[in-house]
Amino acid sequence: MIEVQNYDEMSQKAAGYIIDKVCQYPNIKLGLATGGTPIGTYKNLIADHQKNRTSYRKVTTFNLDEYIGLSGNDKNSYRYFMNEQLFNHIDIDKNNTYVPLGDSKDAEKECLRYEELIEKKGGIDLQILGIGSNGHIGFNEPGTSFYAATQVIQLAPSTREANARFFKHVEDVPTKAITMGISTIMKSKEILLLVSGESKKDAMNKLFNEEISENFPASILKNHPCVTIIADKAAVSGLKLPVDS
Ligand SMILES: N[C@@H]1[C@@H](O)[C@H](O)[C@@H](COP(=O)(O)O)O[C@@H]1O
Repeated sequence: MIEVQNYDEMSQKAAGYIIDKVCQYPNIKLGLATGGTPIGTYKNLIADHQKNRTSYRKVTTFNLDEYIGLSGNDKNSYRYFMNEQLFNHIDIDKNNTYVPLGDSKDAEKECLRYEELIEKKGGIDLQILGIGSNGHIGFNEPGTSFYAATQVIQLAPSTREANARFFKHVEDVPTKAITMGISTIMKSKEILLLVSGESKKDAMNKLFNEEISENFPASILKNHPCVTIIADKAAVSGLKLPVDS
């Protein structure tokens, strides 16, 4: 785990990590996340790109999740978020950026299509992850099977409340989403987990000090061979961390 001072330092470190990979492997397939956590990272990627450094022309991206019922033009959709926060500002080919289609007629079919697409493209090389305060990764809420592939998920009330800040009213937050499953996430060759803020402290404590359990989805990451965590002081200070963390 890399412990940093604050959100800004986490964002710089995470961007540096991603940039190194993109420079080394220009055809890299990145798994991307939404939420407040990666916004600063994406800002740093854009700033670096604008200095004519990193090119994303050959990069492919897969986003973790999307709200069911929202089209990509909806300001609250994750497709819109990604366009605004990253894709519109770098030289990536948008045809190579994939987000589950939240407005597809048949969400179950869309899950199968998305899972197959990731496989067909050869899988994800580096997956960026945030963590929900209840331990969710992607939108895999507590209780989700560790064997699940991309699936439709009912959002927990606490997740809808946490994400209400992006909507006008909490009632506007969709009740369902499509998310890469835990098994999809675990198949990525490498994972970069970003954690910032005191609201994530409890989750970090559980991650480090509790057994692997489907009641705390992020705990499965302990079984992944290549995970890097970048966490700020607010998220981890005062926690008892295992010596080899
Ligand atoms: N689906 C997203 C997750 O991918 C994200 O990691 C998490 C944390 O969000 P934040 O970074 O805003 O704390 O919740 C959201 O619901």
